Amino acid sequence: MHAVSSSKTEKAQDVNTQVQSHIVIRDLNVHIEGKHILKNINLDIPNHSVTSIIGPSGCGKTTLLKTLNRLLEDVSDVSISGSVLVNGEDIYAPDAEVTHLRKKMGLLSQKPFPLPMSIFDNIAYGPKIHGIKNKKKLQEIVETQLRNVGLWEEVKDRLDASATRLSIGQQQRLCLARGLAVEPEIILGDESTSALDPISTQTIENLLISLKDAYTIVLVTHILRQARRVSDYIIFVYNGEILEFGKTEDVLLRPKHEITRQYVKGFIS
Ligand SMILES: Nc1ncnc2c1ncn2[C@@H]1O[C@H](COP(=O)(O)OP(=O)(O)OP(=O)(O)O)[C@@H](O)[C@H]1O
Repeated sequence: MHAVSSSKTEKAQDVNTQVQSHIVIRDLNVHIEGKHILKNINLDIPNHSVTSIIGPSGCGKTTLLKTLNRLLEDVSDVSISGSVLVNGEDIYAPDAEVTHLRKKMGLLSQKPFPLPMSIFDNIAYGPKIHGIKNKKKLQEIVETQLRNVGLWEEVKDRLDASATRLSIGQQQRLCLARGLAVEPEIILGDESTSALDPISTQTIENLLISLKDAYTIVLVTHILRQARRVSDYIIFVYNGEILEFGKTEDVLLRPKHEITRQYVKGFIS
């Protein structure tokens, strides 16, 4: 796994040569309104696996997730230094193209936000924006992605119906399908099951697990049981720093730090 250091000289190191890093973060610091929110972050996020970001409320989990697709720039009075490399490309380089890099990343937010259009158009929207005009091709994409998220059988007879008429759980699967339709490499999830009932939560969790062979998945979750169920790796953030990063069973069962141990045992929330 990856050792993480807050020192500029001791970079995060990949001690497991079998694991390939998809996202590499170096010396990342984020200030919002003058407050030091993320502190000297060095991380190697592995390819084709699920990595969960956990930690107490307000520690910086969502901020860290947002740095991965440059969503933080929408926040006013923010300063970001350091680098985030996706497949070796620095997404904060002056010539980096935000639309291009966001296409690589599907974001599943806390609540589903289907576009106010039909089920079909929700999925076809992204591919159309990226230049796919052929109707047959669009139909294929819609069917494939709805099948991918287990929605096809439920909606195939009402593709023209408004997406907002689906249940919340179905809407979240639709949003996942919409993200997948632009063929991202990375799926980011920000507490993406928090608005869902237990059955829909389980469906989304199973989907994420099944997708990890094809995608690198990074999730923010405050539910430890969920982190245990879905993650291969866990990042424990505390007060803007990465206190621990490792395989799920190591972080949860054999934490190196006392603070991680207290968090895992439920003494800190
Ligand atoms: N847009 C913003 N403006 C001002 N402060 C912000 C903004 N976004 C985040 N922060 C601050 O950054 C810190 C980290 O916030 P963040 O949302 O990343 O935490 P979190 O670990 O995801 O919390 P939670 O589990 O409660 O969602 C908090 O102190 C928060 O107030």
